[in-house]
Amino acid sequence: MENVPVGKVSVEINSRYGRIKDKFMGSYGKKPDYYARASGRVNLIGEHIDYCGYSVLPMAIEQDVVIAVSSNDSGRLQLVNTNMEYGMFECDINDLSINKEKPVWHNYFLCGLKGLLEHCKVTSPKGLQCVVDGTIPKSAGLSSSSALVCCAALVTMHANGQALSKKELSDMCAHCERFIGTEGGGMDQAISFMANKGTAKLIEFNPLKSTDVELPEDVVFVISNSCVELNKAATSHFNIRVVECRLASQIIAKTKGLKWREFKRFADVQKALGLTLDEAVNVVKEILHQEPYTKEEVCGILEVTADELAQTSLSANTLDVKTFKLHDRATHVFSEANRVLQFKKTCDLKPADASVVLGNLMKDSHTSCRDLYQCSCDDLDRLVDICCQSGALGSRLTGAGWGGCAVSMVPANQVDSFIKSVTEKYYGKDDRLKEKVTENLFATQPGGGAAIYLE
Ligand SMILES: Nc1ncnc2c1ncn2[C@@H]1O[C@H](COP(=O)(O)OP(=O)(O)OP(=O)(O)O)[C@@H](O)[C@H]1O
Ligand SMILES: CC(=O)N[C@@H]1[C@@H](O)[C@@H](O)[C@@H](CO)O[C@@H]1O
Repeated sequence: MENVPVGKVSVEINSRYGRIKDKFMGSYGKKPDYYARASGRVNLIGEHIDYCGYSVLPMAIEQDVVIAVSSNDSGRLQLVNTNMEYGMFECDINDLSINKEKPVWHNYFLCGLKGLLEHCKVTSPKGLQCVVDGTIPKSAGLSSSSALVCCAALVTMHANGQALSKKELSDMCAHCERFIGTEGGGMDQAISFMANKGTAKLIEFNPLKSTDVELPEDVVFVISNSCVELNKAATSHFNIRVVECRLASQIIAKTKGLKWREFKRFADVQKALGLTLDEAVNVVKEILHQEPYTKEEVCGILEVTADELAQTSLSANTLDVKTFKLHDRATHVFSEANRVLQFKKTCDLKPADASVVLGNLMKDSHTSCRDLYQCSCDDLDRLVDICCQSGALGSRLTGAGWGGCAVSMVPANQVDSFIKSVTEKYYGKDDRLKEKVTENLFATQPGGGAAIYLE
């Protein structure tokens, strides 16, 4: 099994690492021992289906989190961020408390730190002095939080002389990010560790597996940020969707005579019933009604009290939710899982019209996210429309949604005109956005995964 690579970095040549080193020396009065990096990602297709057990198709991006580190025997954790928005933090490394109510940035570091220490049963952890530097826009669907969690786990692993494989780190980080409350799948952590420069990946779960996906050569993927931010851990939007999927799985399982308490994910129910994804969409039509379900109705179907439902199916921040939309969420998940398989097949078979087919799959994915999963927002929908009008073959929201970025597939020879048009039509119309086009609208290539660097 492959481990995270350890390479060399020259702070004279790489000016960003040079600046991080300067900040480290200014903060702690010495040089860092090493640097760790973990990348953000853009998901090309397969939204909100990883936590239902289905495969997704992301690629890592160049933007990342880099942490400069020095370890010691002080028993303290000290964190400094190069971005003044994120304040300094210090605590006893043997007494870590993660605040779910108010997800201040250092809590994401603590998720990775605590996850690694528990996983490796480290009883006397090394003290850490760190400088954190991130270039992934936050709450924009490009996985800034997971990059920080993964990087913190990597820092802790290296400092404590542990050696986990990329796969083990991915699984571990997918679980430890849940300390902060969001019940995500494992896409972000898997691609952050398993990415290889130059290729997108099909990520499959249970067991975790990544397969290279060769994208058409005549297209470029362009990311555009709607600049609407939503923090997943600070709101219940994300977990409500996770819970709706769980409840729909359990109701389908119960109606079909399965032991419903043993099921939490659509993929497991589909497998137990021996259905294709198309058949699963028909089962949804047969069993679930389109109107929202009240909590009382769900309890009645599953024959449980509200307290029991809280135990079997809800998360801490969804206990007070009164209605659940099950039909549309389930239809989205099964059809989106199908689109991922079609996307991968098209990349493999390379038909003459491959990029048109892929573009249409991306458009259908956005429509489903917008209308069935309801995880978009007006500005993001407007941006996706502008991208399609500006020459994209396909465009869709990427990441958790409710704001953040769109990813567009653009013919390689039209990237300049695409960027000009989106600049005018989306960013140019808003004085707040005009100045920030370069950091919010950019072409991207599949980037590499997490690494440790020594000088
Ligand atoms: N450079 C950074 N330094 C410190 N904390 C950061 C940094 N980048 C992101 N974060 C933390 O991650 C939070 C954003 O997490 P959130 O889950 O909302 O978005 P995301 O991971 O970028 O999006 P998505 O999961 O949709 O891809 C920020 O509010 C901040 O607390
Ligand atoms: C860390 C986390 O919760 N990540 C989730 C990811 O797992 C996936 O569900 C995505 C939507 O497709 O939304 C977030 O990025």
